[in-house]
Amino acid sequence: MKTNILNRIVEPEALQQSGDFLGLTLTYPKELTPFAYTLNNGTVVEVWDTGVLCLTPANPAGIDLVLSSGVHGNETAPIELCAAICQDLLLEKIQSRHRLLFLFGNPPAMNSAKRELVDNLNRLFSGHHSKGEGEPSWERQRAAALEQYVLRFFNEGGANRQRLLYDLHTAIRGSQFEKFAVYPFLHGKPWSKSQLQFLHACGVETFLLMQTPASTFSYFGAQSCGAHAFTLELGKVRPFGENDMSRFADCDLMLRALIVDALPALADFDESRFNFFVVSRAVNKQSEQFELCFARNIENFTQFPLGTVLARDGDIEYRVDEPGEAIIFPNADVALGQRAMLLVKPVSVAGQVSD
Ligand SMILES: O=C(O)CCC(=O)N[C@@H](CCC(=O)O)C(=O)O
Ligand SMILES: [Zn+2]
Repeated sequence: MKTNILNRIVEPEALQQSGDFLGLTLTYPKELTPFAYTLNNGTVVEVWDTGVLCLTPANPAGIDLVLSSGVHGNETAPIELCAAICQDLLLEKIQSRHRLLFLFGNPPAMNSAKRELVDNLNRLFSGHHSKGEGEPSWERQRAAALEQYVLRFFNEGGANRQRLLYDLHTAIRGSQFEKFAVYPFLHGKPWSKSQLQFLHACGVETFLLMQTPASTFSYFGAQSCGAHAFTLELGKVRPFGENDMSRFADCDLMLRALIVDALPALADFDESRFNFFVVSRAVNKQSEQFELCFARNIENFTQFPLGTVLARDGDIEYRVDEPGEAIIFPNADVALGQRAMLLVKPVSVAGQVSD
């Protein structure tokens, strides 16, 4: 008998009764034979793989939405949020008007309550999964498969539909801005006002505007699929069952409103209600001596006085060298060569947003 961390055993034939796609995913974390059925409301339910669920309403309205969570296995609140929405759809408590693709990114890591098994899945997209040597790790195989599923989903919808990809995460540390988004590099195109307004209504007021390509899932969504795509950091990492889901209520409400096509009128775009940042420096770990020089409870977006030593890597010292520079995603426990911290600074988006 297979077990899972939530002690729910769900077999494929039981999905129709339980609507528990998370339970099914965790029962079969590495592979699942595809199957499909149709709900009474006409929605076609297709399980393409473990953690990959496509819902197609009988007469889809104009949005194709990918909602992913669990790309990092221990970031449980977004997984619980998506699982609940998914269950309500499968049990026909709500009905989607749009095509949807739900993804639970890394089910075996979810079962192990770990960020990853071998490789950080969110460093393997846009082909980076093919760069390693030898037998590909689970995450390398999964990144390649997820790319294909997302391309298939958007291609089956066709070019004339709005493409959205929200990749839901929680951060290792607390944050001075509890919810924030990484807005992937758009190669000079303007940032989307309507997306900023929608995400603001989800409780996300702070945006890190990236200026370079990345190997993340959201960059893949933006660059390779032409989607409005974001990494959404919705809170702090906690184990399954220990999340205060009331802190995700706005996000839950707005995602459900989007799905059932009942979005309220959104407030006009007003830059003063947002915080925008750009990366001033990316610090990559170069040696096993890499260490952070501040405490574990120091939060994302904390600023330090000019000259403060933030990290050491062998002989290299990283100091604050611009006023207003703040830290984000500091993590000494990454693989060599990978991002161990970003330094960010505030910016204005005046003249760089459009409808
Ligand atoms: O809290 C942390 O250190 C990491 C939280 C996290 O997983 N963040 C994402 C951001 C992805 C992006 O830059 O779009 C990641 O590191 O993969
Ligand atoms: Zn994450």
